[in-house]
Amino acid sequence: MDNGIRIQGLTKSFPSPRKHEAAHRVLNGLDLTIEDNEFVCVLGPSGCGKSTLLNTLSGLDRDYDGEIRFGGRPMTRAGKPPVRMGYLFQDPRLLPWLSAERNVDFALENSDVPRHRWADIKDHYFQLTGLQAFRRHHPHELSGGMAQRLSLVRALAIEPDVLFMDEPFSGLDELTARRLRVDLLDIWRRTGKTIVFITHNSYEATFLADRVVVLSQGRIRREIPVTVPRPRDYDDPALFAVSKEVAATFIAAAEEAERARARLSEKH
Ligand SMILES: Nc1ncnc2c1ncn2[C@@H]1O[C@H](COP(=O)(O)OP(=O)(O)OP(=O)(O)O)[C@@H](O)[C@H]1O
Repeated sequence: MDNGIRIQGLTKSFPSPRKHEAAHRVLNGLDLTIEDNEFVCVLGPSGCGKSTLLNTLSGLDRDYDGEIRFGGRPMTRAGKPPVRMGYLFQDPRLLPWLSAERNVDFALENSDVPRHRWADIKDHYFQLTGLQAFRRHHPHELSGGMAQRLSLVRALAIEPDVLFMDEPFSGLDELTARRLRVDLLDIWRRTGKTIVFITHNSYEATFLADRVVVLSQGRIRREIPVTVPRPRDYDDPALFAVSKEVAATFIAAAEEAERARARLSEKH
């Protein structure tokens, strides 16, 4: 099945808290195509609409203008999204009163994965993420990296076609984050999912992505393909050159956003 994503004219506004003020337009007619099995990182200054984009793509927020299609199948205003989706957030969002394994069961209970497959799926992902020995542990007994691995197991267990990740490694130390990036790339290579990954980190983006999309004020400022072959090395000058380009685009976007904010505050 084709699980590519086509976004056309995506526009999202939030009403202003002040009565007579115009709504705040966060996504501004955004067009983006993400291929089936592509790994795309989205980067952009704070407030440029990254999480809003992810919320609309994932169906958490369906109050927008424009069109989102998954392999040609449209996201509708209500009902189930056209593909199975997995999410990973900055904090692991585990249920503290349940063991690691029961946290995964909880996600499976709310999915349409048949029960007879659960044991194999759990074995597979607990093994893959090195958490086999911790299945009976509770979240407070896990390190930050382990807890984030568990939330990855939980996201993958429901066998999503598309994985949405909102700064999932930004709260971790760099060594743990590096290990998890390698784990994630390994899982991506084996399972062929489409991944949309939000980050503030240009090194992380270029290490992971097929393509980096830099957002600015609710639009795409630039798309930068990363053609450096995998496995990639952070010390590779070719990778460093791309991440410098990504960082420069990011900084230009942030400066543009600052100027826009200054113009707005002059008006008021
Ligand atoms: N529920 C909401 N109601 C009103 N405004 C909102 C809401 N959610 C987001 N916004 C506004 O939309 C803009 C974009 O927010 P969003 O969280 O998408 O940015 P972001 O790029 O993910 O930022 P960050 O990198 O800081 O997480 C911000 O100005 C924010 O205040």
